[in-house]
Amino acid sequence: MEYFVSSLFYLFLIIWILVKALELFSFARSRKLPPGPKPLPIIGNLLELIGDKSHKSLAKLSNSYGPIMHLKLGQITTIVVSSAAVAREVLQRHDRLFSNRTVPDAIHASDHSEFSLPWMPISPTWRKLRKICNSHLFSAKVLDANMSLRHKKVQELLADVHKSAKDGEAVDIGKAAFKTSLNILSTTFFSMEYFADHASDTVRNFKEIVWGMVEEIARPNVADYFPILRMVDPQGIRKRTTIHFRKTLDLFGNIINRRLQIREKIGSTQDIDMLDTLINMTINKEKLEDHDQLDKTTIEHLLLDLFGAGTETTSATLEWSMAELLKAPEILSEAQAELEQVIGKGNQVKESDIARLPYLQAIVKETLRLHPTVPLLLPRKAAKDVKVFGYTIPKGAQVIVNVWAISRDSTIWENPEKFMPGRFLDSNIDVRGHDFEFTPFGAGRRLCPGLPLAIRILPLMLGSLLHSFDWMLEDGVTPETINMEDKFGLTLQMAQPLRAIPRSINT
Ligand code: HEM
Repeated sequence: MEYFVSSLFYLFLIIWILVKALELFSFARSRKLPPGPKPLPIIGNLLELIGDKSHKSLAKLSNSYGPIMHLKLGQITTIVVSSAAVAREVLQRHDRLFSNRTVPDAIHASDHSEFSLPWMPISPTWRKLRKICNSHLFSAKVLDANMSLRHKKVQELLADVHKSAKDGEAVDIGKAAFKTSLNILSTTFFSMEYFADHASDTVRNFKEIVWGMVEEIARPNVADYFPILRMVDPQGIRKRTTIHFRKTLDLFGNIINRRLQIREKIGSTQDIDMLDTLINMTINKEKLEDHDQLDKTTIEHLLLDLFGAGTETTSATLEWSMAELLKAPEILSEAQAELEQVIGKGNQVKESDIARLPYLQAIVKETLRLHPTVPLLLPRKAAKDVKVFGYTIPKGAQVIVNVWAISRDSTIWENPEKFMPGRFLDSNIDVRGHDFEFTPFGAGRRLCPGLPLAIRILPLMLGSLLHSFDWMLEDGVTPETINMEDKFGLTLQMAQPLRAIPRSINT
């Protein structure tokens, strides 16, 4: 009897082990990871990403491993998406499950990750900040109301360029565009000339701070791939980012304090500009619903994010547009002809004209296709195991969408490497995140909230520069020899700044 019981016990044990093994086997089978290059011990596939061309290295790898690819970056499981069809699955069908971010260690500097709209997880605070962006900062109504401020700033840009034209000097296009983007944001938010001409040191300082921040956040950080090293910050990246964040937060803190003093002195609580709107959400707390309340620290961090996200992206896109146009004089002439016909010689380009300038809009789109300034979007994170095209994206994996590769996919785009704005003239493809072959502003819940502002500023600035000036290259540079190399940090920049000589036409 004893023998029978123990045999039965062992029989059950063996069956149980077999069942479990079978379960594990079928789990492993059903949990098939996407293909990818073989990882090296410890570092995994990190070597594939070294350098400032990771968008290109990833695109090349995806030619071998397919549009959904699995990499091991140190300890971080990473899934790279490189086709419109897979992007649709991630950014639309399963958007909710991929809406959180993997957060670079640098973002934890100055507790920024707790307050930061781009990096915080989907949460009531994120919803509140998005609602503020959509309803109070970037709605059509608000943008229409402060349109004249942007026109004024673009006129200042033109005045600067006229001066260069008079002196026969070349303009550093990226720098000029950065200054204008910064001025546009600052007058829209603060309705003051904080970064105006006389304060060019402030512009330079701010640009240095923004570049410093972007550079540190984008710098490959060993602590991002081996999270245990976050404790020691081995490359000092978090430490340096703290300095950049602190300077920027102090700058915005001072602007807010000054505004509070002025408001108290004159007894005003009106919404004159966006800063007033934000401040009113802090001081009228008791009158507001919970989801409309803000505090000063949150405003400082929000401004840091909006100025960080809104300046470099816009100016880099404008610089790429000008480079492509200088490379293709016939396209430049066609754009000028459209401007002359619609705006008229000597008249100023206005935001309200943009709808009547389809070729100019097509140039901006084509620039964003060939040179998406955020080529890998911001990294997403899987909330749980998600099946996509038969593969499992495991819970916690980092998900990168290679928009740069998708918008050069030869199965979608004819002559994908060629700058051909005309391709957008007979097409309904738009940048608003519905067409997954072209998502330079992302898509889904995390779609760029600054999009409505960006698509006003870009054609306004570009149209104004083309309508008022002819452009020539500096001695020794020809359209064929313009250096179109890019470098990628968080944003895609021209490796060598573009310089061009203006000649006034509409005087
Ligand atoms: C050419 C101009 C711009 C481009 C190409 C661009 C592109 C992007 C992209 C690709 C994302 C990430 C989307 C995703 O993860 O799916 C993003 C996010 C963001 N952008 Fe922009 N952007 C531009 C201008 C602006 C401007 C002008 C602002 C504000 C002043 C802005 C504010 C933001 C913010 C706050 C986020 C984070 C949103 C979130 O995570 O919820 N951007 N942008």
